[in-house]
Amino acid sequence: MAQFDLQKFKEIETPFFYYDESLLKETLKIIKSESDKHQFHVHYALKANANNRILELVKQAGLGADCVSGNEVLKAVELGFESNNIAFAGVGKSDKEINIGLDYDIFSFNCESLQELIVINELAEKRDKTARVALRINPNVNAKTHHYITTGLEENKFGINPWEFEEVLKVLEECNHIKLVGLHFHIGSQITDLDVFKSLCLRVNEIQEWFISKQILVEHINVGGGFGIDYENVDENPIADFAAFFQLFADFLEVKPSQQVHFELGRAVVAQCGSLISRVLYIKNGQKTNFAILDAGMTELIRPALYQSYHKIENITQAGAQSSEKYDVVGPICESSDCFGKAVVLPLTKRNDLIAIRSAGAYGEVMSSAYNLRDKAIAVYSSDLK
Ligand SMILES: Cc1ncc(COP(=O)(O)O)c(C=O)c1O
Ligand SMILES: N[C@@H](CCCC[NH3+])C(=O)O
Repeated sequence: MAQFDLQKFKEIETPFFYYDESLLKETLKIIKSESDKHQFHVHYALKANANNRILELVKQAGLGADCVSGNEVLKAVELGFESNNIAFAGVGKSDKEINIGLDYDIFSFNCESLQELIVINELAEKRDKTARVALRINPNVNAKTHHYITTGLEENKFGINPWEFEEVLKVLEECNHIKLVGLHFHIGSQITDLDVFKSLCLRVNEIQEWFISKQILVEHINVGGGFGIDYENVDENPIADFAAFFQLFADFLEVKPSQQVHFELGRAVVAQCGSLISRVLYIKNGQKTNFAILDAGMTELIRPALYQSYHKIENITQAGAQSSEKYDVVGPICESSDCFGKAVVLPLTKRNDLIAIRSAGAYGEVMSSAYNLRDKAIAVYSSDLK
């Protein structure tokens, strides 16, 4: 079990997100050193956690930003990310959002359709600018992850399909306000099987060869994010194996001289540094099971309800206690899917015990909602508790 400062936690109103900044800094240091070995460029995907204090540490570590909305672009700029280090993906960018990217001359619009190319070109022309564009390509590679977070299959809405390439090139010839700078791929999230990334590399190589056969050699290849974390063994594996991850791309991606390789990592950067800390409100004995009813719910962490995801649950008040019980750990929200785990083995648990739901640093706070008119859970940082 992680070292939580129980005495300090007891004084804080629950539920709250707790961020271990030392772990985040250590993770960032490893990402930077392992990617630098291969001269790879890493952008942090703000969608995973757009908390200012987290972003500040990410920026200090020298990562760029990967954004998926106009507001994320504005946030990245506001927090001091260089605009030439900001990528902007998204299957449905509005005109307003495209104009934000144009105003800041961002590194690249990762363009997801032929139709979007035409709109970017028109809007750039109106501003007398040239937009830097990477084509987001749907490579039809199976990410072998939950189907809700798979993005690179033909049936998914993301990216441009290979059968559209000829037409894209024709359209690009007419687009005088677009500079084609890259090819972009992102096949899904929480990918733990490195072989999947090998398949991606081989597919990218084929696609790049097609473009080269048409005399198009782009400045950069962006292979997206998606690297998964160990939700089960949080304390044993707090930092994903970035050395193996980047090495795989170095081994299998055919990079042409002068070409840059970019990544967009979200979850693997921030997931393990965050925990959702909650208090037990009631222990209720049901017909078949005991319920531990928490003051946190799907409004703070929707992943279990949305993807049936596993998050490790710990009773930090009773850590080390001998006797144990099984509980369905649930939230207070008026939905039966508001459940963090079924038949979870915990020490004998009582009202007011503090519960940590681990690996909540990614897609936790950012996906929270005010459903049932809930208050927003605050964020607490390790350095503030010293
Ligand atoms: C285009 C794009 N880039 C990067 C990411 C970050 O993914 P992850 O948090 O899995 O690294 C996502 C989310 O899946 C995405 O859609
Ligand atoms: N929100 C998802 C990941 C989606 C990533 C964005 N394309 C999760 O919690 O796992």
